[in-house]
Amino acid sequence: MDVRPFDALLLVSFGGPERPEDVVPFLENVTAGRGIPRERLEEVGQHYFLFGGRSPINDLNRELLDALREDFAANGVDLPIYWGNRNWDPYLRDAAAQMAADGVQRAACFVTSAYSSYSGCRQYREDLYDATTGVQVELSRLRHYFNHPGFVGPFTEATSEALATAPAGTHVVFVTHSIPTSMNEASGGPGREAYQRQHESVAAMVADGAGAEQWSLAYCSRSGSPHMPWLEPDINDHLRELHRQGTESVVVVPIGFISDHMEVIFDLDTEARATAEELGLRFERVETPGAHPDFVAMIRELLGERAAVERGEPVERVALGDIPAWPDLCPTDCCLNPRSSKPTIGSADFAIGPA
Ligand SMILES: CC1=C(CCC(=O)O)c2cc3nc(cc4[nH]c(cc5[nH]c(cc1n2)c(C)c5CCC(=O)O)c(CCC(=O)O)c4C)C(CCC(=O)O)=C3C
Ligand SMILES: [Fe+2]
Repeated sequence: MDVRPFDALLLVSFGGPERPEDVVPFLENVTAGRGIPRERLEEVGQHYFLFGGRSPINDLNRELLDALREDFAANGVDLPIYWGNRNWDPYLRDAAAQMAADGVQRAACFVTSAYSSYSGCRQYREDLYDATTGVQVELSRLRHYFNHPGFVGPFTEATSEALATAPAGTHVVFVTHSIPTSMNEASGGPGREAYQRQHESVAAMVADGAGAEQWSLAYCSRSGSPHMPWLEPDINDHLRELHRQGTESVVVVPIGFISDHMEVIFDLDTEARATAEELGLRFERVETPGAHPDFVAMIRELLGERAAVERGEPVERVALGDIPAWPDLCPTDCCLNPRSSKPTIGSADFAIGPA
């Protein structure tokens, strides 16, 4: 596979604490200037302490890096892979400095967030701009992949498997991270609500592919001030409502997340499972893509696709469902956040489809 003009791949992620002493400084990094109430931070700190002060996210990224290096080797892609996080060591700015020191000139960036939102799109593009100030390396963010078969496929496969052994009448609950409704409004551009639309599209595709008879979309991990509206229903309220309507069994599909990090192991496997047990609901959570070979191959394919675009060659962009493949560059007004007016990488002056 021809990867020119890229001479590196950068894995871009959120980061997480690895020791109890890391938890508070990590939370301070995440919430700097974000207006999260103190009580919420103390509560989230407890989630991390429950797991020994160690988030699974960095180890999951190490597994993904190993799988990517194997996949590249098996497919004759000779490209170094770097890793940098927004909120914890290894930090993005250190990765950028290391690339520059190693003589890397153009790196393609794969972000571990599949959908459009300030948190998953623009904030990473701000971080990538920031990481290269004073550093001689050009960064290109690979497109959002929520509708790529390498992302939708593993969820469909895992949901089919779960439904094969689940009792008749099982309800499939798709789950993603809640965000403020104002952040959803701004996703993809003012009024476009790309975050919610993308999730509805993925949920419908997975439900259809797995033969789910009853399904819905719910949200987890609500934060912020209780006065600010966030996307609903919350998974726990939703399980209560489903139970009230007579549902006896649920299969939970965390389509908002690429791997089993803290939101999945605490908010779903611990908290939502406890709610289900209290109600007497059968509860099964299906796996996230993690280091699934199709997901890993997708990263290589996105890299090859973008490299061809940069060389000026025609490409065929794979995308499933009713939303076209997301463009390589985001519109200038994509995923704006009124609290931030930082410069970003990866945007151009155009609009995406009708709002
Ligand atoms: C859309 C979205 C994703 C999915 C896309 C993606 O994967 O990127 C995501 C992922 C993650 N979020 C994570 C952790 C946290 N997120 C927080 C806070 C927030 N997340 C938000 C949104 C998202 N977050 C928002 C709108 C806030 C409020 C503050 C703000 O407006 O920015 C807080 C502060 C405490 C709290 O407020 O809950 C923490 C600790 C971890 C690491 C997990 C681990 O350690 O294993 C991961 C992967
Ligand atoms: Fe988050």
